Amino acid sequence: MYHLFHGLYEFLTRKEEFNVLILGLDGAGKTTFLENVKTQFNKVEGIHPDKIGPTVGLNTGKITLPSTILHFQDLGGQRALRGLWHRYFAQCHAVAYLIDASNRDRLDEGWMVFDDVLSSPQISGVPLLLLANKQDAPDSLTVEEIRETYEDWWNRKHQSQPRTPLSPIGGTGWHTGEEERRRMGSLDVMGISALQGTGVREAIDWIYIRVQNSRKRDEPDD
Ligand SMILES: Nc1nc2c(ncn2[C@@H]2O[C@H](COP(=O)(O)OP(=O)(O)OP(=O)(O)O)[C@@H](O)[C@H]2O)c(=O)[nH]1
Ligand SMILES: [Mg+2]
Repeated sequence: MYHLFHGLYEFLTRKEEFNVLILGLDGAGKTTFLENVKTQFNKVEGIHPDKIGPTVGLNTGKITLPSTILHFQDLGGQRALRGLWHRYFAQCHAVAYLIDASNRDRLDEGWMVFDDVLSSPQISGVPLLLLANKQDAPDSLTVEEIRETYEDWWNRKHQSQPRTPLSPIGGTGWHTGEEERRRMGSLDVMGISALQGTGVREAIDWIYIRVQNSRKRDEPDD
């Protein structure tokens, strides 16, 4: 009898688990974001921003939400490390791509890498949230400006080269930008300050809802 009730209890209280990838250029604020998420959602505080250095490899973290556990993988964004990202694509259920909205000099590089992520076939269909980080910085671009700079970059790229080779991230072959065009139209962009924690809860709410919805879509009809 104990086993029966224990099994029922386990079934009723079980939590679904999802993997969330945190991507973006080095210095975009990925680890600061992850540690802030831990501080806001867990009982044990995340690492203080002063103690965070460049990531070589990956950092992980997990938070528990109603009926759901989100596992985060924060991957190092330095150029030499980006070639490893695709190894995590097959198992991910959502992507948060961070852009440093206060660093205009690296926007083009950030969009190039973002474009590579978007055009990866394994990411197709996975909820993807663009986070315009460092909104606390005085010269930071707004969400709307960030969106415009991406569209501007994308138009420039497609005027100069209608067919582009797939990235070191995406694998081999060619793409025409159709997937990017589709995703760009429905792209969600949110402004955050990973340092101050503003907008972080809203970003997690977005991910939580989207992974639940995409899971429901994947379930076979009875
Ligand atoms: N002003 C401001 N600075 C931030 C914010 N988020 C991160 N930073 C700073 O940006 C720098 C880089 O932050 P990290 O979190 O290490 O960046 P990362 O994306 O993990 O970088 P890699 O590990 O090299 O890929 C640090 O000095 C952070 O304090 C933010 O919201 N506002
Ligand atoms: Mg890092």
